[in-house]
Amino acid sequence: MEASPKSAKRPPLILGIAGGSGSGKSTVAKAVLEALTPGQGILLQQDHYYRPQSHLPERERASVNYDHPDALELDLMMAHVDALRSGEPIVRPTYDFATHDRLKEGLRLEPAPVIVVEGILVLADERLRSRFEVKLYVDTDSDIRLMRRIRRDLEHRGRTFAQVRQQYYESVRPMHMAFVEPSKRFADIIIPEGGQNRVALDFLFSFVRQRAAEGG
Ligand SMILES: Nc1ncnc2c1ncn2[C@@H]1O[C@H](COP(=O)(O)OP(=O)(O)O)[C@@H](O)[C@H]1O
Ligand SMILES: Nc1ccn([C@@H]2O[C@H](COP(=O)(O)O)[C@@H](O)[C@H]2O)c(=O)n1
Repeated sequence: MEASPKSAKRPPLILGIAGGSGSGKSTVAKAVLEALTPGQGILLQQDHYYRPQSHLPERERASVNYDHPDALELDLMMAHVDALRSGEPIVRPTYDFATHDRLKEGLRLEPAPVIVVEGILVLADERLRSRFEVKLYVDTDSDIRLMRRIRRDLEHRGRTFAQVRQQYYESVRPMHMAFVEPSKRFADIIIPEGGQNRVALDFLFSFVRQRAAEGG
């Protein structure tokens, strides 16, 4: 018997979250998942799709431009979004920022009614953004983002201050201006101040909870 339209399950909701480095994208993405019950949502982070740099000596890996779309394996990321959308599990690569390389073991992710895709460049590529039903941009001033980035890179990504400064001038800032900031115009919703924006987050939570309850 054919399912009635009321009982038909919707395809997963695919939510793209972009914004500059340190803007609060991961914080917003994790808050969305925490607003759901376990199993209702999964997070796909662009950061894990950086191309492995094992062919380069360690000291050369630091000078790769990681803020240009070519640094990412976007085709694999899109294939994974498509697989999850079709209800298939994936094995997501796992990236190590300290070595600029992928770990041997990936992570198996099961499909879910809500798929959150987060990263600096997820709205910059037309093929990827066309897969999102809802597109968000977390908009945070560059001085705040830079302060956060310095702290994070020193504390969690094994960098020195000199490395953070050089990378910021040579690639992070110019690529932000060339690719990330212009992608804001593709957003359906712009969230100022990300994780502290209670009003925006509460709207977002009620929307995703509704969709999760409907199956996607
Ligand atoms: N609204 C906020 N206020 C203060 N700190 C924040 C806020 N949002 C994020 N942070 C902190 O800033 C850092 C970067 O946030 P994160 O969400 O990882 O940014 P992104 O994923 O955009 O690089 C983290 O240490 C996070 O805890
Ligand atoms: N080996 C790498 C790969 C990427 N980066 C930087 O990560 C930033 C994106 O991550 P966010 O969590 O900040 O959104 C991006 O700006 C790259 O410069 C890196 O430093 N090393």
